[in-house]
Amino acid sequence: MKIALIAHDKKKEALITFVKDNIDTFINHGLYATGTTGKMLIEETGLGIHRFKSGPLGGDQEIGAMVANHEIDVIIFFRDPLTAQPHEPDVSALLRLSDVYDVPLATNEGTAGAVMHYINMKDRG
Ligand SMILES: O=C(CO)COP(=O)(O)O
Repeated sequence: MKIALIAHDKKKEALITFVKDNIDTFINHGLYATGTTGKMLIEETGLGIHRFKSGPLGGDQEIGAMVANHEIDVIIFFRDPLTAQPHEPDVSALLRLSDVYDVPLATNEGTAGAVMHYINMKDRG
């Protein structure tokens, strides 16, 4: 599967922990991330991850373009619901495209845990 990983700044540590906790699954999939999230994940986990631009500089839109081209299967996007984002329209656009193309998108750790079960189930065939 092709999995996109994104986290707003205050959620990056939580995403890193989540990825480390599920590294046996993530290592078997194609991974994509926005710029800073990807940089931190690569440094902290050693996983191979394709990095796009930073979110505020267009990274969410680049991942949205992949969704529109059927090139992303799952999005894990730890959003910060308490901090205004300068690129909120881009964030909304990505959420919208995930609905247009019916791509599972987890915006918090609870849903991401459920999505991992889904991925592991698919992996088992
Ligand atoms: O802002 C983001 C998502 O909206 C994430 O971007 P970075 O991974 O570059 O911080």
